[in-house]
Amino acid sequence: MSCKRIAITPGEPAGIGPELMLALSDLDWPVELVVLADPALIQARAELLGRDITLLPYRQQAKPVPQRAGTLTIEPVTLAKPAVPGVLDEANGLYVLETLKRASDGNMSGEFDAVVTGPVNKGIINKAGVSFSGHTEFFAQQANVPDVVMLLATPGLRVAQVTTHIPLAYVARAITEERLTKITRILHAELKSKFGLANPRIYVCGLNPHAGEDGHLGREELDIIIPALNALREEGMDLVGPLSSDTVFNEKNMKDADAFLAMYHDQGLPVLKYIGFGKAVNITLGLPFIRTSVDHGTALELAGTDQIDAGSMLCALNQAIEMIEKRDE
Ligand SMILES: NC(=O)c1ccc[n+]([C@@H]2O[C@H](COP(=O)([O-])OP(=O)(O)OC[C@H]3O[C@@H](n4cnc5c(N)ncnc54)[C@H](O)[C@@H]3O)[C@@H](O)[C@H]2O)c1
Ligand SMILES: N[C@H](C(=O)O)[C@H](O)COP(=O)(O)O
Repeated sequence: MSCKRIAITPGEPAGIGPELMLALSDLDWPVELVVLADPALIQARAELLGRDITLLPYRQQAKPVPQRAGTLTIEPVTLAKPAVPGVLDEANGLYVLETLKRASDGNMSGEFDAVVTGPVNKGIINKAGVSFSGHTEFFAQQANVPDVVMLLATPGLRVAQVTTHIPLAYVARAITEERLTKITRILHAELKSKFGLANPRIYVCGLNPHAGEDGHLGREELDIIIPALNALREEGMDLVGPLSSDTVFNEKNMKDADAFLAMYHDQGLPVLKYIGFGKAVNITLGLPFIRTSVDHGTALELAGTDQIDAGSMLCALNQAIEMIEKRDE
């Protein structure tokens, strides 16, 4: 395989993202890592932590070369203000978005083979005046794709969500037969294409306590979820459920399932993060390019302390490399 080029966005400049970049630079990589960031930010964090780093200028026209330990290739994006570790500043909200836009443009044009994202603070981007609910939705919008799926994966468990970053009060209304059908189709197709599972088995959570208890604790299972799943079973999908989400994540089911489909963000992710925090990857399915990310947030209180676990960032990059290899088979 020829050397590939992966865009990396460190995310919130006041968070642990710059440190995650330094952790990447500790290793040799078989791909070129193009970090979309302010070089002064990476240098300042390296100096704060007493680390040596060589920043190489990104040359788009040159052939990608494997990234050597001790280096990072940088495409400069300029901060509005120098970032103070641990202190959010809305002046830099648009900077974060600019790095994401550069990554998505470069992936759409074929300049990059994937994007791996560090953690952003959604609130500060909104404070900067731009409505932003997450990378998942942002990249979908940039790629002009109506539906994408947020999948988090750690060894032994994959959890996808029917809804992503919306208030809990809107969730029930957002669970429609149409949405559930689209999301399940994307998940099923990409478990096959991206993970090599010939006939993936998906366990589906109910929305209500005890999956609605025959309609006595909510009717969404009877009126929406069961009819949608039955129609998808007619297409040949191996779907189990809807099952009560308080007990669905048991050892036996985890061994049997290729993925779980949760109805909302905080239904399945606490289980996954309990089992796999620090070694899980967030993958966006349904995009026309490969995007992986860390399983954690900006951890502002740890920024600049050199006390972080970079495991998830390493997993996210390795997952992107694997997905490129699978794509090119
Ligand atoms: N991928 C992303 O962009 C992403 C993911 C999750 C949360 N967030 C954002 O991050 C912000 C903070 O969210 P939060 O506090 O809920 O989650 P968080 O993941 O930032 O922190 C949760 C806990 O985990 C610890 N932690 C997180 N990452 C760590 C690491 N790499 N090493 C060691 N400890 C780590 C933190 O110190 C904290 O105790 C929010 O604005 C949220 O939206 C972004
Ligand atoms: N839902 C993610 C998580 O809990 O880890 C996180 O909020 C990041 O989502 P995006 O990748 O859409 O920003």
